Formats: sequence, C-alpha cells, structure tokens
Amino acid sequence: MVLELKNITKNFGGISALTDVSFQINEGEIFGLIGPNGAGKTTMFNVITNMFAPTSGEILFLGENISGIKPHKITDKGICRTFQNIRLFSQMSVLENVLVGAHCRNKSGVLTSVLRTKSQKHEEKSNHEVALELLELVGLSRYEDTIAENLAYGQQRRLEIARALASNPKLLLLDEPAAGMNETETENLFDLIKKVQQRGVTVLLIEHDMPFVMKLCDRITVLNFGKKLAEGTPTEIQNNQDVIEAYLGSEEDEEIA
Ligand SMILES: Nc1ncnc2c1ncn2[C@@H]1O[C@H](COP(=O)(O)OP(=O)(O)OP(=O)(O)O)[C@@H](O)[C@H]1O
Repeated sequence: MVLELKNITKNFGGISALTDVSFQINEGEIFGLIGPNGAGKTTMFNVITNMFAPTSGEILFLGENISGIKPHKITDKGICRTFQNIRLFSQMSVLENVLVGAHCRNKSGVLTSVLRTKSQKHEEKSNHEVALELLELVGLSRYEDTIAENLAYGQQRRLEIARALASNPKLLLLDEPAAGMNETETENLFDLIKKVQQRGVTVLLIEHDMPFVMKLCDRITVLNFGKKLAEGTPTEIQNNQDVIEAYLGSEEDEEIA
C-alpha cells in the first residue's frame, strides 16, 4: 500500500472541510478523488502534502506516519503534486523548469555546490539526462529551449507533470490536470498519465471531467460536504445511488455517467 489516510478531519474555524475520511491507495493505481465543488478534495491534497496539518487523523505513506513532516520533506519522501492553477517558472526555459524539479532529488549540499565537486558535476549530468528523458515522455523534447510561458496551455500542463516527475516521486498528486483542456489535449493527457503509471508511479488525481475520470481511474473515492460518500471502481461509482443524487443535487455542469 502506498498511501493510507486514517480518519482525517480538517476544520477551518467553524467549517469542517473534511470529516473522518479514510481511504487507501495501492501501489501502481490511478486513483480518482471526485466530488462537487467545496467537497474537500483540495483540502485533502493539502493535508497529504502537509501544507497544513489535519485536525485529527493519520497519514501513512509506505507504512510511515508522515503527519507533521515539513512540505519539502514530503517531496524527499517521494510525494509530489501539481496545482489547480499552473505554477511554472514562466520566464525560464522548458528544460530549466524540469531541472528545478530534478534539484529535489540531489544529494549535494551548499558546500559541494560551491566547490563543484566531481559528485556534483555527475549529479548535474544525470539531472540533465533525466530532464531530457522526461521531456521526451511528455512530448516536449523539441521545445526544451522555449520559454515556458510561450507554450500552449496543454503543453504547460504537461511540463508541470514533467517537473513533478523530475523529483522522482513514488506518488504523484494531480489537481484537476484536465481543467481547461480541449479534447485533443485531454486525450494526450490521458495517454501521459497511463505512461506515468507504467513507469511505476502511483497517481492520485482530483478531476471534474467525469468521462476522463471514469476511463482513466482504477478506483475512485467520492467526497461530498467533507465526508466520504462512496468508494469503488468507476462502474460501481457510476451506479451508486448516493453519488448520482449528490451530483444531481449539485449546481455543477457535470454528470457522473
Ligand atoms: N484555507 C482555508 N481556510 C478556510 N476555509 C477553507 C480553506 N481551504 C478550504 N476551505 C473550505 O473548506 C471546504 C472545502 O474546500 P476545498 O477547496 O477542499 O473543496 P474542493 O472539493 O477542492 O472544491 P473545488 O472542486 O471547488 O476545488 C470549503 O468550504 C472551503 O471554503
């Protein structure tokens, strides 16, 4: 098991964003976290990455309790995320963006950086190789020198995934990766996430595009008003009466089936 969330509750003042939510993600799964607006999905990502601590509950990553660990240490442990809004270094090149992500996997400290030791030069070389390989994976090889902000929207999203993968995560969290994408971009994203899975990375994603989620995910947890409403395979979720009612009752323009 890669991730185990045990009875997670998160309160913001009087608001309970998450109430007693538990679920587990197995190694190699693509796991979907869905639910109407305000259901608590992003809060769950923030709790997993320790942007803030849960009010109560436990997070186990590869069997280790990671509650309370600093966010940058979470990356070292092997969890990396993308955000709802694109957060690239817009004035840096495509390759440089991925190299920044690769920096997290380095062992060199400040002194070795200054002295440019043999081991650091070796690290730089291997970072460069890894970055090029990841650009190939996400289909951006020929844009390595392009300034990130000049990429098309779907390409920027794929670059974010390459940057996240550069830290060599075991678990990748994707927050609405298909948001704002056209049909072709969404299809490319689908293929990319499958390839990420084939590399042995476990994926947890939040997504509102229901056909995309249902086709892509191995299992899904549904949140509603901060509580777990259902969990199961895409088929089980699509046929779950509580889920259907929650979505029919929401004001969103999304359908579960
Ligand atoms: N930092 C915060 N401070 C106060 N309230 C918050 C904070 N973050 C989230 N909330 C509240 O927690 C609840 C859950 O929000 P959250 O953003 O996790 O939902 P969501 O499922 O990700 O929604 P969406 O699909 O719209 O992104 C909401 O009522 C929200 O207003």
